[in-house]
Amino acid sequence: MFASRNAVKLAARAFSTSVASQSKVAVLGAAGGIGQPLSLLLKANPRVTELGLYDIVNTPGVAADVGHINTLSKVEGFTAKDQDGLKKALQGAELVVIPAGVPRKPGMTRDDLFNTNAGIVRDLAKACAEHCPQAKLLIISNPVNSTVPIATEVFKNAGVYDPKKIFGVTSLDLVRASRFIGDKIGKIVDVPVIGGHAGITIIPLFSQVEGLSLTTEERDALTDRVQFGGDEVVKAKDGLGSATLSMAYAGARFADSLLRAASGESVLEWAFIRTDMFKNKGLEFFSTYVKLDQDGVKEILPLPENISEYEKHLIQKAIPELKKSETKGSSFVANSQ
Ligand SMILES: NC(=O)c1ccc[n+]([C@@H]2O[C@H](COP(=O)([O-])OP(=O)(O)OC[C@H]3O[C@@H](n4cnc5c(N)ncnc54)[C@H](O)[C@@H]3O)[C@@H](O)[C@H]2O)c1
Ligand SMILES: O=C(O)C[C@H](O)C(=O)O
Repeated sequence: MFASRNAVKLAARAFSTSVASQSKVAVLGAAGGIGQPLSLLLKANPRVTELGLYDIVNTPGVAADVGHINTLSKVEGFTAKDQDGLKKALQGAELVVIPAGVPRKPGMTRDDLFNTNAGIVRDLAKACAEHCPQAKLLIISNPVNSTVPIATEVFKNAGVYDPKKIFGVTSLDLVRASRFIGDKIGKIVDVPVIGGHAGITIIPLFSQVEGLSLTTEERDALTDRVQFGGDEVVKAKDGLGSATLSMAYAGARFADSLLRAASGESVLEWAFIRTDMFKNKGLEFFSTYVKLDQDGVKEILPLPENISEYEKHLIQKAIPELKKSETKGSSFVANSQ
């Protein structure tokens, strides 16, 4: 009893404590492997004043369960069976986090999820554009390199698109890079990760970690581990899905960054967003360093000047791959009008 009370306090303390006025967060896919622990972490965050949980099934149980955690936020859970359930979950939301959709099984790429998840994200984005067009969208559903362009096209078609407010969540790549380097240097430091969220499009910038010295073999092995860290979990889960707990942690951390920015703090983050950075290559989306404010992206910061030749080469390799996924996402919306 004492231990569990302390656990909630500790979870709440993991987030900074000054609270913004009203911050409703909606989670779409809230009963899933990511959705449940993410809802738990959001409930423990004192910045969240209301949680709107939505899933096609099982959300009332999740809402009743996290609703007993003794932070003051209100929790409501809706399913597809509830009249206007999705609308009720979304109305008034400051943030909408979307982990709805199927996860990978061993042998699959993230792109293999496209056929199922593209339609799910398109339809949920349509509902967001209708019921909470001002909310910031945090897209977790894979393939992120395509689902962010999908949500973007939906918002454009609805006439409510604001590039400052749609994010692909790549925080798990940053968490992994930091963890894997932590094993080597014995302390936790931030490692920037840019590009996208699939295989070779994931580009950790180890050159930016002060004082870190890696042999070529170490650098290659660590880069590969970050790029294919998701596969490590898929393999270990052996058919039962992909990363859920570490993703919930990473997603809650990113949501907290946006909530802190909404309450006036100056916050720096890395996220997959609309940018002109590689406009000359025809690429619209890239995960990079951003300054956040209450409206979402305040400023897109340039890539560090001193990134290594190796990292520049990784970027060049990633661009055509990113472009393919981006076109696949936006064409999907154009072709399903
Ligand atoms: N961005 C990342 O770093 C990252 C990390 C891990 C997983 N993912 C992705 O997140 C997604 C979810 O993974 P998971 O392990 O939680 O899967 P899961 O199957 O455990 O949960 C998905 C949930 O989505 C729900 N759902 C399906 N269609 C829906 C709809 N139309 N509306 C609302 N809810 C709906 C399901 O009922 C289920 O509860 C997958 O696509 C996975 O690849 C992304
Ligand atoms: O690997 C996956 O399919 C899930 C997620 O994108 C991850 O990086 O863990």
